[in-house]
Amino acid sequence: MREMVFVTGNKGKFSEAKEILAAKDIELMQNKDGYPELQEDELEPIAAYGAKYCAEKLKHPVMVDDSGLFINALNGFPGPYSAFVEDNLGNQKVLKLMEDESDRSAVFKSVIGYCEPGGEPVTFTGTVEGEIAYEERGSGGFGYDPIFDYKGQTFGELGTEEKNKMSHRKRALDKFFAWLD
Ligand SMILES: O=c1nc[nH]c2c1ncn2[C@H]1C[C@H](O)[C@@H](COP(=O)(O)OP(=O)(O)OP(=O)(O)O)O1
Ligand SMILES: [Mg+2]
Repeated sequence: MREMVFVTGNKGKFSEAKEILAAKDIELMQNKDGYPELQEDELEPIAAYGAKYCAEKLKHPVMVDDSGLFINALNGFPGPYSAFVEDNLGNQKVLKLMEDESDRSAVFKSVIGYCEPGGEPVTFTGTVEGEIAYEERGSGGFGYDPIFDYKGQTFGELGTEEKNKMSHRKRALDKFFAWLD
């Protein structure tokens, strides 16, 4: 049994990762301290910096997850600004921005950052391709899940178990396990 601290204020991310990691005999503990927000347009450096910062501060192996939704018709928006946009605009306004767009394609991306005290951070990236729905569907999940359509169902319509089979987070965590072994 391996233990690590997942530094995140996001309950949805935490419960998904906890479930995925339990199958690998990794005990995950949530810490909501947070870390200084880097202003970057890529998720990888943000995750690397956060993992390193928190590992030194907590003196414990740490995992973070920096993620976002990249909509192709909007040139990748909201991307690294996903959390800001979710808090300040919300799904309805994103749908409004997409009103006249026929290209609905979008990518969810998750970057897992991991670091041990005194060590260098490593990152693992997972993506899943889908389409922006025309309206919110489903009450499961969190964040952009109700507007992200994957093969005809939104992530809000899938249960956590189904989402955890192929989500961006699952794919990033699978790369992380392969590296840990
Ligand atoms: O599977 C997902 N299903 C729906 N929405 C998602 C997902 N994955 C990321 N997202 C959204 C949530 C947030 O608006 C942004 C990530 O922002 P991000 O800064 O990484 O997370 P956060 O501020 O919610 O938590 P924290 O930084 O404490 O880990 O993308
Ligand atoms: Mg955040």
